Amino acid sequence: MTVNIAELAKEFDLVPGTVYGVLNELGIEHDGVSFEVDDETLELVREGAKERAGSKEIELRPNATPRDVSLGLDVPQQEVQKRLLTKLKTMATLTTALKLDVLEKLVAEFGYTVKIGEPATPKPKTDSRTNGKAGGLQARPPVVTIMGHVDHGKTSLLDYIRKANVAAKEAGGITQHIGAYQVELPEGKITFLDTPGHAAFTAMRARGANVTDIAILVVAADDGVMPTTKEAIQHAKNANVPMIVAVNKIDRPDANPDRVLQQLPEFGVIPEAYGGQTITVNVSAITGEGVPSLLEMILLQAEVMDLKADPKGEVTGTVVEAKMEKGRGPVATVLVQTGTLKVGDAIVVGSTFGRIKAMADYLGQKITEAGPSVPVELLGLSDVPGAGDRVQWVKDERAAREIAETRATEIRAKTIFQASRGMTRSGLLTKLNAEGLKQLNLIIKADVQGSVEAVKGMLEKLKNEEVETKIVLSGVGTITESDILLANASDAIVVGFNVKPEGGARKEAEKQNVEIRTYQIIYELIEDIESALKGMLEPKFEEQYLGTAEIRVRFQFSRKGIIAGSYVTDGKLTRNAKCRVRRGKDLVYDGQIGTLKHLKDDVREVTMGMECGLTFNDWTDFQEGDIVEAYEMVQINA
Ligand SMILES: Nc1nc2c(ncn2[C@@H]2O[C@H](COP(=O)(O)OP(=O)(O)OP(=O)(O)O)[C@@H](O)[C@H]2O)c(=O)[nH]1
Repeated sequence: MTVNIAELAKEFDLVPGTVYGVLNELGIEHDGVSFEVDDETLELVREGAKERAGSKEIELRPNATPRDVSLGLDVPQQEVQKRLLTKLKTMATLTTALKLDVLEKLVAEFGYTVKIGEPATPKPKTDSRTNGKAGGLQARPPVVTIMGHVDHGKTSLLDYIRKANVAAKEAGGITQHIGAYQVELPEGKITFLDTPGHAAFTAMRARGANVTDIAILVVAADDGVMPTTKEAIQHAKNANVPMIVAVNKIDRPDANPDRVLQQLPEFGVIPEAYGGQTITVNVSAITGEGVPSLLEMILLQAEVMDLKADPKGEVTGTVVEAKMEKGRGPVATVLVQTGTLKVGDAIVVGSTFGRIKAMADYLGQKITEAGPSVPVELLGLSDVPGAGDRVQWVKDERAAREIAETRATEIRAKTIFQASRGMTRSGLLTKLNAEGLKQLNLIIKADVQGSVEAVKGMLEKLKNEEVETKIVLSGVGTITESDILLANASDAIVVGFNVKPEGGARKEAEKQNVEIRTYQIIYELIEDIESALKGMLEPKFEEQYLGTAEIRVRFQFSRKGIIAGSYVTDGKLTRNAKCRVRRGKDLVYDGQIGTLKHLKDDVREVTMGMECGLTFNDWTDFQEGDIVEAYEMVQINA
């Protein structure tokens, strides 16, 4: 029978690690989670466990890892890693073998002592608490994007990592620029998206593609936090992507990494050194100092995030980059996200499709299949897809063509709809309402920091019972293309105070149908946004009384029309007004006035004391003496 160690331990008020000691003593193999025994031996194990009541000693195999400690003490893996990092200042992934002194201190952190057990327990086969069902989820490499201010060293860092970890290793390996690459470390792989900068990141997200797991924020130690740094922070936060800060250029004589750490909290990024959650690493993209720790930290963060995908599951992926190449046709780099993509597969990518003719990895080497987090360059599509387009596996090329054609039609229809809708706020609001969103997202750009703060402060206060504002990004400077991309990704309106959009931004806004509103007077801005908020309310209507008339005579006007000759006794009646007709106490009609005539002329309205001829929509059954009561519906929260 199979016995779960954690459950057995609980029965005796022990932790699993103490039970490991019993098992080792009896020479019973276990994988950290469970063991196989017959009833008789189980009794011996139970006796052993009972004898250890109150024991605070656990027994681990030689070269135990943080994962073993987590299982042995029955504490979450994250907690173990946190203690390692914060208390012991030790970086280790879940599968790093820990030295005895580190192990002792780590276990002591939880109030236990450790003994290294002989015979060694076999390497854990599975960790039943984190693995999915058979053949299911498996750990996958993290996908990383590098962001940061111009010249802070994004490209240099990507190049250094690539050279140090990829090219040298492969015989004559010359990395190809395919938009992404992978590095392989003893502790695991990392996939880097090769287009630095948050514009690409946001452009992908605008298409609904969230491929990045971890963002590396590069900040030059000699320059500190700059406007684009701040923007990158907001983009990462907005996408809910955890950040690791790489404080770069520490080889420079004027480098001041501490100053960078001091600046970060101001932008909502609290470094671990200050008791926060954000990992920071000092690096130099030139000398390579600190880069290995940065990579370790990425893997560590990935472990904590527990990134998983099923290589045997449904195939999904996202286009990272695509182009038309002479002689090769459409070439697309796809990042596989789940499942395994194979040569010969039929796929639909956005509104294009095809059968995969060939695939190559970032070294330009031909491959036949690619699993989760693997970037591949593929040939065989009928057209060039867009970055951010999703990849979908289909059973054959014919089905692929059909789906792609339907999508293309849908996209055309949508474009026409959007074009006719124009860049109006009401359009955006309709969209928001349709999606049931009750939040007006705003991006604020202004000429000076003072105005940014003022506008922000006032807008943040604006809200009503149903809708509130959310400031997605705010900053000093013109409205840029990247603002538009973010606005599109986050369904926001871009508000400029004393600033104008750049040419490129305006074009992009038109293309993406993002609304830009610029102001010179702060009150106009506030009023406008306030009315936008009102516009987002569910429209509420109220009946408003217009007037009453009495039907005095029923006469045939033409062969078709029967007219109610009436006299307005109160208020007014208007053409097309809603109305009710009463006969004594009975309601005989509830509808709308059709035509309205005074003498022989069609009129818009008749007022008290006037005679008129009325018709009703779809109703001619009136009689002399009927009372017509007219009203209209007015929106009360407009
Ligand atoms: N001393 C030193 N110089 C660096 C380091 N990293 C980058 N640089 C230099 O800084 C300059 C800008 O580096 P890039 O890698 O091009 O910066 P980037 O962030 O990619 O810049 P953009 O692509 O223009 O946004 C180059 O001259 C690099 O050689 C570093 O760690 N130390």
